Amino acid sequence: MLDIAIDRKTYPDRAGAPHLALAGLHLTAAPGEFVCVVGPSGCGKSTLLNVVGGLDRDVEGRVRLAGADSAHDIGFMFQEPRLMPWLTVLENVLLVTDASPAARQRARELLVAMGLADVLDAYPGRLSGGMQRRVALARAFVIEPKLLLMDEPFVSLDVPTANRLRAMLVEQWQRSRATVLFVTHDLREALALADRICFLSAAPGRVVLELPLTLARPRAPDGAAVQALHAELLARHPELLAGLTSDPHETQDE
Ligand SMILES: Nc1ncnc2c1ncn2[C@@H]1O[C@H](COP(=O)(O)OP(=O)(O)OP(=O)(O)O)[C@@H](O)[C@H]1O
Repeated sequence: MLDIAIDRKTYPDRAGAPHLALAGLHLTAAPGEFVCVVGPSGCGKSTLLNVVGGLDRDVEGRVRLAGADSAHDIGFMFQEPRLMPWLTVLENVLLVTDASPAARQRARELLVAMGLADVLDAYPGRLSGGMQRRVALARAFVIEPKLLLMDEPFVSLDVPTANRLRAMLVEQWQRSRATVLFVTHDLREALALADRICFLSAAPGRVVLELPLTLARPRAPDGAAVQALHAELLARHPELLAGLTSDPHETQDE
């Protein structure tokens, strides 16, 4: 369903010379598959999502998304929740919809499912960091995306808050059956979420290893099954883990 082949993606460096961010990157995802992209800082993960999402078209290569008619089929969630401070929680979610009665209904249902029923009319400034991410998660799903692009969406949250958000994400993903491309440099997070992990090399990024996962869900990043797999991977592929953060650097309180 999703077929990515990026031959070259460059940025101009300070002197204006091309700086290679991605090269020879091939990646596919089946409909409804949850794919995590893991790689060291600066290997091109955000660049990849920007290219796949059509936010950056200055690239040599192609991205095919079968069955998607428009940008409305692609949902995004970034490191920052990116909520409009002058809009209420409900209005922030409706912003990406046609605001039809059906969309309003869906937005409310998603926000209720995320435990936000009491703050539908509140402004984001009143909400904790974890609650703001839940609004962003509802906004990502409200358009019923065929493809969901997630760029370290749970970074800098405390561990229980991040785990709760991951569980909400998996629940919504299982309902929607969207294809997910989830970027992280936290291997335990990837092991807890993915159907398949694609490891990128250091810059310029390309896929150097694909790891299908068959662990039953739900999986906790600090659960025994994930820990065992993490240890096994560490032993088998120490080179891949150089530069990766395996402990979540989670600081913000719910
Ligand atoms: N707008 C830009 N202009 C110039 N260089 C850029 C730009 N955006 C990214 N780069 C460079 O491209 C490379 C890939 O960056 P990118 O942000 O995609 O990596 P990343 O894997 O997402 O990093 P991180 O994990 O630290 O967020 C890096 O060398 C970065 O410095």
